[in-house]
Amino acid sequence: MFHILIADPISDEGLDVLYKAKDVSITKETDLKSEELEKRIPEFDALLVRSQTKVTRNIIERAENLNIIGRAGVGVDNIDLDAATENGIIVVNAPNGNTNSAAEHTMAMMMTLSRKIPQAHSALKNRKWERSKYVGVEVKNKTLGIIGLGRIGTEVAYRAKGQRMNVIAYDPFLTEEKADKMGITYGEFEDVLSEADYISVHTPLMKETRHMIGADAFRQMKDGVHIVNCARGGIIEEDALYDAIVSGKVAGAAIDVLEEEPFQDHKLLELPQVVATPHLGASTVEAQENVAIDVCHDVLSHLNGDQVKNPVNLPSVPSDIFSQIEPYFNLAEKLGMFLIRLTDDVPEEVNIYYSGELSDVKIAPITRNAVKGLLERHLGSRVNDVNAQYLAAKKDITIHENRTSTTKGFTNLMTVEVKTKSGIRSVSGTLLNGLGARIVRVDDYSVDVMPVGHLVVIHHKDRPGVIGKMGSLLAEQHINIATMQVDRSDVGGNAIMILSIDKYPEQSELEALKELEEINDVTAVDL
Ligand SMILES: NC(=O)c1ccc[n+]([C@@H]2O[C@H](COP(=O)([O-])OP(=O)(O)OC[C@H]3O[C@@H](n4cnc5c(N)ncnc54)[C@H](O)[C@@H]3O)[C@@H](O)[C@H]2O)c1
Ligand SMILES: O=C(O)CC[C@@H](O)C(=O)O
Repeated sequence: MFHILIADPISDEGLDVLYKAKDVSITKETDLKSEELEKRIPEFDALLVRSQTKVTRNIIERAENLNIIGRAGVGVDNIDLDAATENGIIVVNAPNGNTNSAAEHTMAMMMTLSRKIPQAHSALKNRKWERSKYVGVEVKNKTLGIIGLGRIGTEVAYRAKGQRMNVIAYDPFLTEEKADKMGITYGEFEDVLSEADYISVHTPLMKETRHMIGADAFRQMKDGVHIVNCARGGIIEEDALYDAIVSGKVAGAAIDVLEEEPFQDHKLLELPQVVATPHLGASTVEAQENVAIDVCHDVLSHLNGDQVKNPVNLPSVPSDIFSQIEPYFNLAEKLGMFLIRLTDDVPEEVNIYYSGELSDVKIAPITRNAVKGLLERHLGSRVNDVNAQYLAAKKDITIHENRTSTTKGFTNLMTVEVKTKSGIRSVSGTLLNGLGARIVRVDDYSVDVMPVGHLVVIHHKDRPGVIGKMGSLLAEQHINIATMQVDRSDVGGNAIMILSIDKYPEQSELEALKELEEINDVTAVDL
């Protein structure tokens, strides 16, 4: 049974996806204070929020059973992503469902700002007929400067063109060619500031964008510029905006978001030139249904062990590529688990070699599984593909991926190699068409071992009778051998034996095997 906490109001259409699912229990607590959430969070496998609940490091670190945080919306600035990644918790969002609503809200705010509709409306409601006081300006032929031309910025650009505005945009990913195709002007940040009559920000709130519009940016703007922020509070520095409005530099501002929310009492709200809404950009029936449905599907997929569509702290893999590489995930993890059992010292460097068919597929997700396998021995089950790479880096283990053409006769071959202070150890595996995964090489020995169940890896001297002695000893301990693989370096030299047995051996049973004089070492590996 999976326990899911809904901590913010989320559309019932989305929640229906969860209500209809098997083995899911849903708790709706949309008024929890931060301290209460900290106390309750250990009960839950999944947490669903919108923008209101702040998912802090404290909450995440107490969330011992949490697998996934779902954000019904785009911005994830209310979730401590680093803490989630470090703790192996995947964060998913719903980036597409509210684009249209946010773009429409931006246009509504721009128009309302230009025509002073809220101010005139309030006056009239107070029975004041003040026609001369509320003279506006047209947007036609004015220049709209867009900062952040992503999903919403792009939709705003098209709508502004529909209003016959000129559009200039700055986005690190925007090229002149793309701007030409859209019929807008490509600009640097400073060009947008100096050329626009209206400036609308549409970036995420991140370290790099926090306060990107401050006193210096206002100085570069035209006198009488209009400002719109329907993205995130904090992109615009609020004190600087206040001063720019009071000084007359900025004619007016339309604000859907502020740095501290919920906001009721803010000095910007006292200014008659400011029109504001309480973070309503995504508040339409359609957007809320869309984001809730999207995020609930992803939460359910993840809990059921399937791929999610909109991961935030894990690169997303298109489904056709995913189906091509997914069969290798298990092989990669098993190779990592196998190899680390043979390695007593801490790995300092890991090299993963991909050959044959594997040399031209997307390998990063396969690597994550190999690293997960390598770390599980020491870090336990909390290692997963979300935090494997982070945890490796934290332990100063460097990971290198290599594509090679050496297939050694296999159509696909993957080798995991670790360097430790006592040397290099490696293991190779392949997926055999129709037969599944095989370990085909351990260091310099060739073998053919299914990476499942209880294995015993024995390094021994190549002498007559060793196999017999080993068999008799195991028989005395009532341990049945299912399969056996043997290889040697040269006649009478070193050799390896990998047994697959029917139960995990006791330490004393392994010690008994080590007593044989031909045996160099014995390692049990449970896969
Ligand atoms: N008011 C609301 O209710 C509401 C609703 C939806 C989204 N939002 C917010 O709107 C914003 C945009 O959402 P989106 O879905 O379009 O996101 P998006 O990721 O599609 O677009 C963001 C764009 O900003 C660009 N960008 C990043 N750093 C930049 C920088 N320093 N300068 C210029 N551009 C930069 C990115 O390249 C990207 O193209 C986000 O902050 C989101 O949280 C608000
Ligand atoms: O939850 C909301 O309504 C706000 C959503 C919006 O800010 C977003 O980033 O998607």
